[in-house]
Amino acid sequence: MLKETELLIEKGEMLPLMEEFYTIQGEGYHTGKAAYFIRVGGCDVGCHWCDVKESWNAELHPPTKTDSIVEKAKKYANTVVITGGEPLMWNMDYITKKLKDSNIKVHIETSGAYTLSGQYDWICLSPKKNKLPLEEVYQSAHELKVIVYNKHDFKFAEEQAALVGSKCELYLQPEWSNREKMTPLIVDYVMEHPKWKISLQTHKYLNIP
Ligand SMILES: C[S@@+](CC[C@H](N)C(=O)[O-])C[C@H]1O[C@@H](n2cnc3c(N)ncnc32)[C@H](O)[C@@H]1O
Ligand SMILES: Nc1nc2[nH]cc(C(=O)O)c2c(=O)[nH]1
Ligand code: SF4
Ligand SMILES: [Mg+2]
Repeated sequence: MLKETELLIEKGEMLPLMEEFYTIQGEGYHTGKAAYFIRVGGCDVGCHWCDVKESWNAELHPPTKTDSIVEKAKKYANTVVITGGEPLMWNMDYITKKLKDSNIKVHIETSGAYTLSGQYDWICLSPKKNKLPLEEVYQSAHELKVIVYNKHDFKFAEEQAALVGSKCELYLQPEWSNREKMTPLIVDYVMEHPKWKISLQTHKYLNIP
């Protein structure tokens, strides 16, 4: 990669863009809200059930000028969701400042495994056992969304809930390929432990991106 590109990526003025799309937030607290998604490539967390493994190798996703990403986003929606890949592998200061300057609400989907750059109206933390979140992300999360693949994940969810702030919204989301088995267990769990809510990947039921 050119030294110049490398420097721009370091400053967040370029990002390895995988895709961008206008859709409806399918998951968690903001389910149902129209939003423009910016999916940044690169992730080394390695969840075996990840539904976007094509994002993992950052080199497959072209470094793209952040200004042009922001200009496009502005045309679509007043809410942008930054996701990936793991967006916090990159410097998010520049893109989030540009979006905020345009009065756009900025949300992020993150595993929390990297230092928290950028400024956000909403942080959705989805912790992963293989690479746990950093303390600063637990403290800043507005929403904790634990993916439930097996029964042990309920225990993991409680351990993670003990680490976030008292106002953080708590969600259990079935892992998609195991949803028929785990969704009924999540339903029972939420009724027994009503501090939790269930989050479904509603965009997949709706057949939208
Ligand atoms: C693809 S990840 C990208 C952002 C970040 N790397 C993360 O994991 O939070 C976006 C969201 O999808 C969730 N997710 C990924 N694969 C899933 C699956 N197979 N079933 C349910 N949720 C999944 C993640 O836990 C996360 O909340
Ligand atoms: N509609 C829709 N909602 C989403 N919420 C989180 C997503 C993600 O992949 O980060 C996602 C996604 O990929 N599509
Ligand atoms: S952290 Fe997110 S993008 Fe990375 S493997 Fe896990 S679910 Fe996929
Ligand atoms: Mg998704």
